[in-house]
Amino acid sequence: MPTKIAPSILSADFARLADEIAMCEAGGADMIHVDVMDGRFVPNLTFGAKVIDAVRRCTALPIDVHLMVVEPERYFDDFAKAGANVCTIHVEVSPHLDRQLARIKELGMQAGATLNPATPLVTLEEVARDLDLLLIMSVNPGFGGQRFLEYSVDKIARARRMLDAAGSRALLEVDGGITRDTILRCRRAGADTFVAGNAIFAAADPRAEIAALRNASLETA
Ligand SMILES: O=C(CO)[C@H](O)[C@H](O)COP(=O)(O)O
Repeated sequence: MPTKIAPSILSADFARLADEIAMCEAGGADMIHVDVMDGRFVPNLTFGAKVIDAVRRCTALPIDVHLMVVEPERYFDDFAKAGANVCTIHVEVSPHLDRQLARIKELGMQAGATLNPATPLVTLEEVARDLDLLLIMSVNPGFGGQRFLEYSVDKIARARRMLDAAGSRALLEVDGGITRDTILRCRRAGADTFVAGNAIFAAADPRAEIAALRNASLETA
């Protein structure tokens, strides 16, 4: 699976969102990552369906929505209508995970599941074969620009084995603290899709940074 780079607009300049997304597209981004936060599951507030709709009108790239909200099922219809392509929910707030993933697919979106860093992978074992995307959080969710939690590398390797054992073709995505330094370790552990906010939007040349991240993921030792 080739490396996919998903810039997280959490770190973009919201006053210039259309330009920032055009820059990501021109830089070769594979999808646009949108972090939806409710101030309850995580201590921060961000976007709702109206912003997803605005992003949809700016780009033809897939929109990868990461829901950091309690009762995520309340928003599935709105995000599907707004044009989200992937909808990822947290197991910690999804007691009926099987039903919730099925509903995301029913609405025409790809179904993703994710875990906080301290939540064990075993919580996803039963649904691994049904996932379109498994997201490993490598920071505690809520804010961009945090330091990569090194123990995530081993969790990625175990997630890779779990997906392979289930015969799943899900993308294995990593989110949090992805830089030119950390991306290679994650790729070697078996991840293929990388969310990056700060590394891209705080770079001197954000457009070039997308290619730099991709190249860094491919370097051999
Ligand atoms: O989900 C997130 C925060 O909860 C962000 O997508 C993530 O933190 C990306 O930001 P950065 O690359 O700056 O760490």
